[in-house]
Amino acid sequence: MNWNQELLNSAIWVAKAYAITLVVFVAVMALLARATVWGRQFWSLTGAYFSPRRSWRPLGGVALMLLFVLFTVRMNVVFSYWYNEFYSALQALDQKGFWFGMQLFGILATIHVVRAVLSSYIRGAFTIHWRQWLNDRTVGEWLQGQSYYLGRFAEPAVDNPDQRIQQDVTTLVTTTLALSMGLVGAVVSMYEFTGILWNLSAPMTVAGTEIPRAMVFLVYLYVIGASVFAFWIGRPLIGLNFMNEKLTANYRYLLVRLREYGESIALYRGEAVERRGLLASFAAVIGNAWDTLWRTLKFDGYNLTISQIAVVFPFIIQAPRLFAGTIKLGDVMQTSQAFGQVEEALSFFRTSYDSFAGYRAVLERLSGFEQNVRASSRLALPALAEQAQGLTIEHLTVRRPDGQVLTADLSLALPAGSALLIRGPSGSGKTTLLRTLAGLWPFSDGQAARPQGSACLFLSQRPYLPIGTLSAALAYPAEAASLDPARAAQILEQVQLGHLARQLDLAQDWSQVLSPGEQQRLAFGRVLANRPAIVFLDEATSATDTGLEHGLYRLLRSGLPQTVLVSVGHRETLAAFHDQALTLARDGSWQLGAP
Ligand SMILES: Nc1ncnc2c1ncn2[C@@H]1O[C@H](COP(=O)(O)OP(=O)(O)OP(=O)(O)O)[C@@H](O)[C@H]1O
Repeated sequence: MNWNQELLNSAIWVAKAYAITLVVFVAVMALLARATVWGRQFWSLTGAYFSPRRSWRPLGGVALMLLFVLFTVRMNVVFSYWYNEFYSALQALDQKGFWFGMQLFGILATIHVVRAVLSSYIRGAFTIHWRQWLNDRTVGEWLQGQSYYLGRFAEPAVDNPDQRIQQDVTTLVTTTLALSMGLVGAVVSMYEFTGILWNLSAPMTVAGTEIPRAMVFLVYLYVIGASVFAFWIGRPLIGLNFMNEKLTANYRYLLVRLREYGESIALYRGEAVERRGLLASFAAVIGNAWDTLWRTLKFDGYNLTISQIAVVFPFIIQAPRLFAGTIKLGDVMQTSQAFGQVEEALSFFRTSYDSFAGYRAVLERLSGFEQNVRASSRLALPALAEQAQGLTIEHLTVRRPDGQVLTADLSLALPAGSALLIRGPSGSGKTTLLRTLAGLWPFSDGQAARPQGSACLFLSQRPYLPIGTLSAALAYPAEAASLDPARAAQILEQVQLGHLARQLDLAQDWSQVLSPGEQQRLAFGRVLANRPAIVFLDEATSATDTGLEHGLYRLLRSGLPQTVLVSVGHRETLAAFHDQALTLARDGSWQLGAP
């Protein structure tokens, strides 16, 4: 090798290989995106990220990474020649050659280190940007159209959406890069080192027939044969990987629930039941882990055997020629290196089978999630028109998911400032009627009109308190900054939570700190802070005593005289704060009258 010319030669090689790689890469990606199920899933999930109309940077990033892949292959080729000359110098006891080799190695190693660091940076930065985009999109879609809630009614059903967002998005990005760039590297490397091997190999006589360039054919035959068998052994890993993700997520969810409902479980002394549930869930994880272990042992054991045989293979073939003096030690070493590179490149398909199996499982899960989000946005929800004040309901029929009618053909109109009490036996559909009016119940038809957005507020029996400051919990769903601290303190005073006024800026999980009655009072404070035009209260005072309930309702009536109140409740004492009562019966009939 002419080392003086090598920089120029390498630059020309990289330029040529780059042009070919770009064309082939784009063509293969386009083909995969059309012809394979997983390619289509990938494209549907993240194709938009690569649209040049959005930004040229992702495509630029891919182009740069491909350039570095080729740069890496070229470095390996140059190193293989360096080894050849270096070992030949050693064999010839050539001191000058040895020291020249050392200097050359210093230059090559420096370039190699700079290339490796730059390449890691480019790959890492690309991963972060892509992950950020995919996460923003997935979270955005999940929140938009309230899929995070409505998803439970849509098909296909998805388990553990949190895991899909948090884990699968990252895996999708990293594995796509590892597999695609690995594939390009493997193919180019295979091509280059096959050429080197071709020049180093001699004919061989097998069973009386002379095979020219035998080593090249043998390495291909060997690895392709090995790969076919490896696919066969590794196939069950796809299903096992899929199950592993699902089962571990289920187990984690049970642990989270234990923490979340810690108090209730502790009061019930439900440890034994919880333990049984946890152990059963974990046993499923472990069962799958054993299956995976046995399968992986077979798969890895096989792969390792194949690679170990490949270590000695080139030496055995070239040794007779070395001893006969037809080739030098450097040639043997380069043969071994080139053989190793071809074997590694070909084996990419075999060893990546495991990653590819996991990759398909991730694509399967993320596209199931995407389909669920899309299906939930297509659910037939009741038509909710906007009107600035009051509530109008026309021919509204609410059903259970199994089709049983809960409320049949309901029509009513509430002007601004009026108050309706909804009552009826348990299970008659009171909460479901409120869900329907919130636009969250897909098993209904008819029309309703009410104030929308922040002008409408729903209070449930167990108010949701976000993790953060008390003032954020009070202002919710508005931003904490929108609530003046003096006003916040005044509201707390009004809802009998004056003792918490000094903790307004204290951030913690308030749902674990406040009693259910205090949480309900805080939710009433929310109504005062947000001043909605209509408020739906679903047993929102169930944890307070009747005196407090009286005070809270009076506060709403006097503080927000124009606000429409729609309450669900069982207590007789509630009647005094409402002008009308809607009584639901179990058979779907209803009655509107005096409270
Ligand atoms: N997500 C759901 N899937 C299936 N059935 C449901 C669902 N939500 C509610 N139901 C059923 O709809 C019926 C009405 O439930 P709903 O919670 O509206 O009753 P309710 O009148 O508010 O009862 P309570 O007074 O006990 O709170 C019940 O039979 C309930 O089991």
